Amino acid sequence: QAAKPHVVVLATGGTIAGAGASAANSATYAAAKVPVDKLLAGLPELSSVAKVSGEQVFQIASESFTNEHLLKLGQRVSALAKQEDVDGIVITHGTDTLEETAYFLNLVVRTAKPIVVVGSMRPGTALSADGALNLYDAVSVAASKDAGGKGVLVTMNDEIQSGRDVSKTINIKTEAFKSQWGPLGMVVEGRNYWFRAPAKRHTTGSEFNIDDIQALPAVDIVYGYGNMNTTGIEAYGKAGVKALIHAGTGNGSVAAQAVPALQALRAQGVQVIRSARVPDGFVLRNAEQPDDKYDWVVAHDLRPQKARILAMVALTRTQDSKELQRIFWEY
Ligand SMILES: NC(=O)CC[C@H](N)C(=O)O
Repeated sequence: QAAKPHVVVLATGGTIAGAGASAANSATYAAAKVPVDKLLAGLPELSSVAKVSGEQVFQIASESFTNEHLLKLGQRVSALAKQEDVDGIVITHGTDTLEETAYFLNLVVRTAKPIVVVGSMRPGTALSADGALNLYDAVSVAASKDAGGKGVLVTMNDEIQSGRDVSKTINIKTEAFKSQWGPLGMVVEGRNYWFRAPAKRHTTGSEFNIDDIQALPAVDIVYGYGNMNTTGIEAYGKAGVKALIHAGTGNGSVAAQAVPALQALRAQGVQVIRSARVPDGFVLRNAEQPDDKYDWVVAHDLRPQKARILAMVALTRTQDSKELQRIFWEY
């Protein structure tokens, strides 16, 4: 019998490592408590799909992820992916910013080996906990040759999602991770079933490489709403932000009173990136605002938090707004 693929599980915390006081606590519990060895020991079924080893990288709730965490995790994933004795990598992660980390890795880790990010909506101590099955699914995907070259993936709720496209869409319920473009496949009883592949550039097709990135520039987000003011825009400008993501209303629309403040920022050299607070759809260039005239960039279909990730990565290579827009179309 052939040796099973070797999958490394990098643990970072979150609810998948959470523990509550009672089995009835599905929402009230402490995240990032259970160490990776205990998580893996509690799931002996993993040995039927892969040889699994665990590494505790962080033990945090994912809302506290910083750029330093992203870089450290990315560097570790990249190093492991280069090891001949590693076939796939799973990252356990809190669900709140899981989509940001997955997209970051998708952009900067140059490997065709499967990388799967996974979390859970309920702690392992809860009735109908979802972490064990999600982790089993993640390892089965990371161990599968078919999962290679599809970019960084996310397995939650029986589905295999593209790390680029997926977002957390509800803060209770286990069917939390969705993409407007649909999942790539499904996992049933450890078997992977594929139906589509990502169209955007990623991993081996990316022009970015974590091995060349030492630091990420400051990119922040302002939110659009009725009675919008310019306090946040001006404060970020003063703080020396390199790009500002505007999470606009509707099709990335910008309040009339906010336009001059954003133009002033652009005149200072700050990139202005129009995204939308609406969960689905995409922002069209020169619709709602004259992007060509203002030299602004549109975020295409990326949610504001994902636009922030791409802007940071892109700005490590270019300060040119045309190049930045090309990157937003391609990734
Ligand atoms: N379901 C979760 O993982 C949320 C727990 C926590 N807020 C985190 O993101 O890590």
